[in-house]
Amino acid sequence: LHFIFHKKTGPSGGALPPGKTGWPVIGESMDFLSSGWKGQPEKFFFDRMAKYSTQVFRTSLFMEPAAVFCGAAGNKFLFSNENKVVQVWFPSSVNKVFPSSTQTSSREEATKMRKMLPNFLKAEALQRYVGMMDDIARRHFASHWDNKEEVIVFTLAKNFTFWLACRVFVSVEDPNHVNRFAEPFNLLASGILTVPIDLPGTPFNRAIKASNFIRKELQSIIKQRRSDLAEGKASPTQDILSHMLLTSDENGKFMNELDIADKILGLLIGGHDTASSACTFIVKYLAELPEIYEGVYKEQVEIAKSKAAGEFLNWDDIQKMKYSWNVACEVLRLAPPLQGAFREAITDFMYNGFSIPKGWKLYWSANSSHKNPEFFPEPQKFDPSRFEGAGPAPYTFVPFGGGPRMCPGKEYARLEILVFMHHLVTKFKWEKVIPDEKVVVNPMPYPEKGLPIRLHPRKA
Ligand code: HEM
Repeated sequence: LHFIFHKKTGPSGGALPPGKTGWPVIGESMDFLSSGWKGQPEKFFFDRMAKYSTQVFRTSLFMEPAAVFCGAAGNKFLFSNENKVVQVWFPSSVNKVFPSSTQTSSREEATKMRKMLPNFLKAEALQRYVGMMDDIARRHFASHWDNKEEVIVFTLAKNFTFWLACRVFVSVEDPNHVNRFAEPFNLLASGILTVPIDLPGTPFNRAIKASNFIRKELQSIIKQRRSDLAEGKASPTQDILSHMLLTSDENGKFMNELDIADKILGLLIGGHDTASSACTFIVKYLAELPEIYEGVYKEQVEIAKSKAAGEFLNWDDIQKMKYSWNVACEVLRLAPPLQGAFREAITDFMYNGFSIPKGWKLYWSANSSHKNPEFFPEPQKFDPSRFEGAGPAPYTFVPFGGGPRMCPGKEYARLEILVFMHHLVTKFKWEKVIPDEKVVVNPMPYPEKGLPIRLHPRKA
């Protein structure tokens, strides 16, 4: 045991990065997770950066030896060495929640998904979704915000982004249908990145059950679509589901229903929880910073005034929302929905004078650059002007990751967030019900009580 946990030299002969590997088996996973639960996800990283190295430190996470690569240099190294010295890696909890990924691997599944997505998620393709997003936003605000004195923002933001994802990815728009699997999605999302103990009552166990339930629902949607396509009742280009059903791989093989269900499941998770966290923190910061709210309001009301009654937002309107997007970016800097992600070393290599052994898991952390005064002076200060002009230096602002694995949903997320902001500020002013509500990160950041706010409708 002493040899395994206290070995200091790597295979390339150099010293292993400084750090400690914590408890046998669970390593430092609990410290890593609990700094998020306590609302200080950056603490795990900054404590160790101060103690060991600002560049790279050693730890042990999710039962694996790991190194955390810090700051812009760490991000740059991991993002630009994809498939050369590192490749994507998911903790075993992720593999177990997605059964088709255990037949191949979540890495291969992610690669297949990656190839398929640009057709749908590139800017040109997304232009046609702006009106649809606006339509869903109108209906969402009409049924959940209008005529309400108080609302719980996080619940509503999830409702909006989930409804939208169901509409855009699988053409499901009936709110009752959408609501049936909204709660299982919450259970799934909060159990994916946990210690994988599959016993009744554990978050991991609940996530597996939820994923089985959702998969069944999705399979029945897929079956229905297959027959609708055969009978000409559905369009081959109507959404990502039709595309998945009709596209074969290079060997002419089509995906089976379970495979498609898992891909859609991944998209629905990736595509709604992240954006709902972002929308929630936008509401929080705008409540706390009236002058920022006024700036966003001014921009959005100009756009609203330029529209005919009932006319939907379009791509050109989105391009005018420059200040609003800078505000959203500052929110993504301070409260990144994804804290970072793992890679795996596919070969032994040296980094910054330290030896990294093949097989080690490597982690990049958004906060290690976002909250670092070296890259963002007065990092806790909310300042959207950081994004004016050329914006932050390369590899310092990474809410969507970077390199070949950069989030393919970035543009989609930008659209849905801006459409949400448009309706929010043109309709309401608001204040927080709990002035100093705690923030929790599990695995996305959210205010502990969901951010209750009091609404004050704006005069038209
Ligand atoms: C504010 C919203 C979002 C944030 C902050 C975000 C963040 C990220 C980050 C950081 C990664 C890269 C992880 C890595 O380095 O391995 C990623 C990957 C991914 N994101 Fe997003 N995302 C958002 C919205 C979306 C949306 C709306 C979709 C789908 C429409 C989406 C789909 C994906 C997928 C499929 C991947 C995996 C890509 C791969 O494995 O190559 N994301 N996202």
